[in-house]
Amino acid sequence: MLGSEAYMKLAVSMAAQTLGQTSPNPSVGCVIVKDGAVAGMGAHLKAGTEHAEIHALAQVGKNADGADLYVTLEPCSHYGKTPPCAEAIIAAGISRVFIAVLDPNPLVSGKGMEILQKAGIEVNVGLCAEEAWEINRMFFYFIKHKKPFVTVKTALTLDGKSASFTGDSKWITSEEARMDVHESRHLHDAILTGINTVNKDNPLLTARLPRGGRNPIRIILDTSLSIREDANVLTDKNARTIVICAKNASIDKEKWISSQGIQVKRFPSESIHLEELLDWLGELNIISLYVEGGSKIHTSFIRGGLFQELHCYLAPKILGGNQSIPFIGGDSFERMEQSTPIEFSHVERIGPDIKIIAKPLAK
Ligand SMILES: Nc1c(/N=C/[C@@H](O)[C@H](O)[C@H](O)COP(=O)(O)O)[nH]c(=O)[nH]c1=O
Ligand SMILES: [Zn+2]
Repeated sequence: MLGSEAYMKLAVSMAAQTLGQTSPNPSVGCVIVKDGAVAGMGAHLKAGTEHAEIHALAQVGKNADGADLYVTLEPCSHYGKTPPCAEAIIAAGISRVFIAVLDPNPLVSGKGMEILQKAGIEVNVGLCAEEAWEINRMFFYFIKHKKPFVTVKTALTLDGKSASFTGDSKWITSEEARMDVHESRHLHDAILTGINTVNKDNPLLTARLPRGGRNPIRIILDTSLSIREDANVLTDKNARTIVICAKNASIDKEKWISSQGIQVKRFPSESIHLEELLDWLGELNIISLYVEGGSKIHTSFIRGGLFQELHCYLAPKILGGNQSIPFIGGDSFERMEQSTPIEFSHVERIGPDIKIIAKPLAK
């Protein structure tokens, strides 16, 4: 693989490596090439700081005249926290710009490209578009829907059980597979679980990676505020935690949780409506949500069609038992056609386990 595609793939790999740390901004990589040599490269590192193009242009300096610039997302054209990259590219004297994907935000889509073309710069769009889109799929979903991209994650025995009838689930999958889960936690802005999981497993829900990781905001669905007072998520201060309750939950318990410095969000309805919750999380600029469920939560998100990806970790174990906890509970259907259609988009081995990524299909 030579030339343009190689340079764009280099930009894509930089964007991929900064995923998780740039939220609520997209992850972007940029490479500048002059006389067949890489003369500058950069990635957006943190929301509110320089964009990828600015880092790369700073390295090239005066030598940018007549150079080619490769960037994974259309250069911005508006004055955000930093001046527009399109103007900086023109001022630097770049002669050709390769863009992997245009910005999907209707407010700016195509504007950056137009400004570059009006300044006489040759613009090519579409190089490595698929990889570039995949990297920022959660950000693009949020921009379009103003609510978080939902990933439902489950760990199951081969026969689809997530715990024994006593609730025991330690462990279903291997250390390697569970480490992969921590990668996903790092990549998501927030993680959601239910009160049964909190009171039974007392989880930390943090991203404990060898290199460190960004702890997602912990969202605990607790309709009647029955959370145990010694719960790690209330006491460990390892991550921002929000407890979600409904109309009739105890006011005293709410006051006590708030006194621990933990936010409580009370919905006015008798039960928590997930669509309303997702809209509210969108208002908090939460781009992505990792649902580590419990069976009840998984059932609500999957049956409600409220997911964009399913990460299913399958272990080489068979539990059986009619009382064992299944991945999905809820009503039993008469006909197979009432099942939730999905498509398998990725399958890989992780240690002894199998990881399946699936996406919903329209019924
Ligand atoms: N039982 C298993 C899981 N279980 C998932 C949840 O039920 C646990 O409470 C949660 O992962 C604990 O989070 P922590 O305290 O931050 O480690 N998840 C997995 O991938 N494999 C399993 O075998
Ligand atoms: Zn920019």
